[in-house]
Amino acid sequence: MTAPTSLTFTRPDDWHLHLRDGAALAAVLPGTARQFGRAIVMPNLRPPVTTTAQAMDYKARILAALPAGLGFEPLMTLYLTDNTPPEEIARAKAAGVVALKLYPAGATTNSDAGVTDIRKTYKTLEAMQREGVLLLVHGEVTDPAIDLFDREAVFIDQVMIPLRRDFPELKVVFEHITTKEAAQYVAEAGAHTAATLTAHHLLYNRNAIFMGGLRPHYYCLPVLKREVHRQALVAAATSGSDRFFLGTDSAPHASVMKEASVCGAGCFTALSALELYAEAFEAAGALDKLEGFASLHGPAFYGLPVNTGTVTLLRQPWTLPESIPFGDASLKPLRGGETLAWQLQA
Ligand SMILES: NC(=O)N[C@@H](CC(=O)O)C(=O)O
Ligand SMILES: [Zn+2]
Ligand SMILES: [Zn+2]
Repeated sequence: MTAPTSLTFTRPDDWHLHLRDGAALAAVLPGTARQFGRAIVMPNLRPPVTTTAQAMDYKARILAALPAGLGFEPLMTLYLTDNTPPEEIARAKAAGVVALKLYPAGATTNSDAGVTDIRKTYKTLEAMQREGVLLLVHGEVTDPAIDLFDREAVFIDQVMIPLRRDFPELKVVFEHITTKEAAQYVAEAGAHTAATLTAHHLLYNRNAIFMGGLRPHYYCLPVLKREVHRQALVAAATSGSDRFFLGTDSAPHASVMKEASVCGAGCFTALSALELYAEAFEAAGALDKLEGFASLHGPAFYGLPVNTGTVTLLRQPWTLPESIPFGDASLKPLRGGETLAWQLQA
């Protein structure tokens, strides 16, 4: 079979995205809106988006920052805390909030207000299960005694398994999975558990962080893992299972914050997300599985309609910008300055 020169498929969605706020939001939103019909917008602003009222205000700021002519729908989430009142869930549902996000306190960027002990949230999780509001999890334990590379696998035993047992009907998305343990867990966990996969975790193993010197733009959380894990993630993404779907976790940080003695966690991939996923799927000989992963499985799990319209990727080399303006600062895309094989048709 000859390699295809173009690929047209149902307009996709991004089921895990950081848009930030203010000038940063204005800088990154057009890239995402070009690529995706909708995106699940993460609530880890400073301060975090913990109430329905805050989520609605944030949504209005996103829509106000959207360039004219780009149809894009932000799907809003709330940041779960130890003190999220169960009564907030009905309000959230009525306002169109689709999910709450669990950040174990201290696990990642802007997670200081996160959950200190999941049992403190049980009344709220009960309300979510009842109302059909999803739980999205950053699946890493924060115990400093646990090796950083093991924190996701340990989270499965310490948090996911008890959570699934106690809330069997709650829909849970294990976000940005990075290990063979998580891929296997989700594959076997039944109809109410799904996972998002980033392009960078499908393309790279942890060597990428250390290629000829420390590469801060490849540092994200959960951190890139060994090759055996990357292969398991690719197998899950290309398996055709409808419980694995696209979530870029595009997480912009100004270059000065990345190229610093303490580098913030996050890879910015929004400008070339579909191109990067196509590269990963093609390398696995599975371009035919990209549409399900990018456009069909996510809506099915969230109970939302599939987008109308299509996007087209062309086999047409182009060079990703080295950096783009980001408010007063600049922002470097992952692979900035490099040539990509696929290009989204304008
Ligand atoms: N993925 C990251 O490395 N960073 C994210 C937070 C997150 O998704 O964990 C961010 O907000 O910068
Ligand atoms: Zn996360
Ligand atoms: Zn994220």
